[in-house]
Amino acid sequence: MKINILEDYQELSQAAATILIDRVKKNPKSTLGLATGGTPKGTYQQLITDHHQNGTSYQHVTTFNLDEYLGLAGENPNSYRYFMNAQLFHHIDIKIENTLIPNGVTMNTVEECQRYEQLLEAKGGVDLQLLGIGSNGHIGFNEPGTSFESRTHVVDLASTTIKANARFFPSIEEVPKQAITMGIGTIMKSKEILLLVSGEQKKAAVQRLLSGEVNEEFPASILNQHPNVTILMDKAAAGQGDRHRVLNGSY
Ligand SMILES: N[C@@H]1[C@@H](O)[C@H](O)[C@@H](COP(=O)(O)O)O[C@@H]1O
Repeated sequence: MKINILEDYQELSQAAATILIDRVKKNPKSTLGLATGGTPKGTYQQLITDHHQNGTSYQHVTTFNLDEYLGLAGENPNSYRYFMNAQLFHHIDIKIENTLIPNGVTMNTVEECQRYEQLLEAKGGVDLQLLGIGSNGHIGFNEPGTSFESRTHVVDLASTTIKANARFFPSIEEVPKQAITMGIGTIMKSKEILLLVSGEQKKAAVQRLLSGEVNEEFPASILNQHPNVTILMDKAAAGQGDRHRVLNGSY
């Protein structure tokens, strides 16, 4: 894994955007895997600024989001479809029909999961997957204990995840209890992975990830076995005292 420690959230967002823009410029027909949550918001802002200032085009780009809450339609401000439209898609020149997100209000979740996997396969998989990490090591919405072989599936959200995500909802009661997420096996098929980690509250998760342990109880640990992962973290996530131990570069 390549590890890059940035000064702060602003620099982390800039570094992530620079990588995404580079890949899109090299391959304008890129398939990008995108994430939600607080962490990638700054990256999306940088992509928008660059689009306006430098004209980087997403006309031929396809995107697949990691996950969506079950029961929330795209018009619901708390759905991940709404988040992505508001934070990125409506501000760049991507064709909205090329932005794929699981349908949270499907009548048939089994079919929806299969459809999503088939769409991914038809596109030849994700070229670059952007990832965040939950404090319990979840990636997408794959909670501890999820099989490393899993494909797009329905998950019951961990109570810690519900609590953590309640900050985006009017009240904790309104946080959905289930979601559709790409599986860990699906994520691992991406050709390249860019993991963003920001803030002191993620420090323990970073340390566990970098311990090299690979264990289904800590979903992100599988990234240790992916051949092309870059982790961008800010100093707060890296831990003040860790700066001498975890240096920029490979390990
Ligand atoms: N499903 C998302 C994840 O994809 C995200 O990585 C995680 C961390 O979110 P944040 O970046 O807000 O800490 O939260 C959510 O549960």
